Amino acid sequence: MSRKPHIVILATGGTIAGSAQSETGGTYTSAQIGVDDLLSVIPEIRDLADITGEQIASIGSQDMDEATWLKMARRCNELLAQDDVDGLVITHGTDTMEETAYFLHLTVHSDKPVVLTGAMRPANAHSADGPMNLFEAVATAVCPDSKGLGVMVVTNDTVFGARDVTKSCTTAIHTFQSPNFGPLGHIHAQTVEFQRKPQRLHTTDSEFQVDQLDKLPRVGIVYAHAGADSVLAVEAFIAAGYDGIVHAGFGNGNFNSLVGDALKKATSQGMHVIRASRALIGAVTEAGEVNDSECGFVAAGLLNPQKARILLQLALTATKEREDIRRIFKSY
Ligand SMILES: NC(=O)C[C@H](N)C(=O)O
Repeated sequence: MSRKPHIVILATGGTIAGSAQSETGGTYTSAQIGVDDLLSVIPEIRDLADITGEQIASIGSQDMDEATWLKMARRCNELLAQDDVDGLVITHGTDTMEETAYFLHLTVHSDKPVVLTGAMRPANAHSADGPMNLFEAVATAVCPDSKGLGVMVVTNDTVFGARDVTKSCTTAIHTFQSPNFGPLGHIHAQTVEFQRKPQRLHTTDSEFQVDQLDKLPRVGIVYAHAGADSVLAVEAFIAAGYDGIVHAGFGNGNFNSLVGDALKKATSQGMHVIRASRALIGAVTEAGEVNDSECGFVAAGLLNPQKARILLQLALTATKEREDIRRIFKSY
């Protein structure tokens, strides 16, 4: 490529664009600063790439919703189809960054890099982490080795795959971790070095098309705890006409008998139930204490409950067959 790479930054808000009353901490408000101001503090970013910015939303990511995901997927696909766009960087709040990343991982159909980044400290804090994270996100987006790896999250000198990454700490700048597999790569002095590639299907191999959709199937999450009486929550989802439930179960996707009976009732009424786990590490496997085929459930594997929810929503845009949903959970 003789010209500099062209990276489009899609800004959505978050703490990276947040502003605090005090530069040393305390209360702050997300999404106060526009994309041009974010870029203005890191002029060196323009040595890496030609940058254009678009403000796609201005929210704390706790307010991220499906309408915005669908809008983002459409805009990403439009931009990446252009010959003069080489990759995208999305600035995003950290609370739901892993969910947006996984949603785009399955709905953006391009092998050009898409990198999400954010920050744990507001833009005007001392030692704000946002500017370096944004710089390194662009460095990752222009790195030739990033092509074909699906959607990535870059923070704290580290590159994570969308499927594996999770926000693990409430406040620390090293909050993003991939507890099962570790990062895809690291960044040092603008150089990105990858150690591994995502194996499961994504982006160009994904069967999910959302460009024509204005909403997604309704899937709720029910969280297990000792002595759970989550029957009420399951019944509420059934009564509200939800399409599916992800159960964030104990250990290997277990539930007590009360909740198990309610979940079986849900599948008998045509709802889809995914068995995920509230545990941080390891897969929910089919051969455990629950007989999935007898109960009509599908095991989430290594997806955490919030990502299993997204995969079920997308699966239900393509099929209502349990065996097909099972195949999808083994492939994506
Ligand atoms: N660190 C952050 O970005 C948290 C913020 N609540 C957000 O997700 O927008």
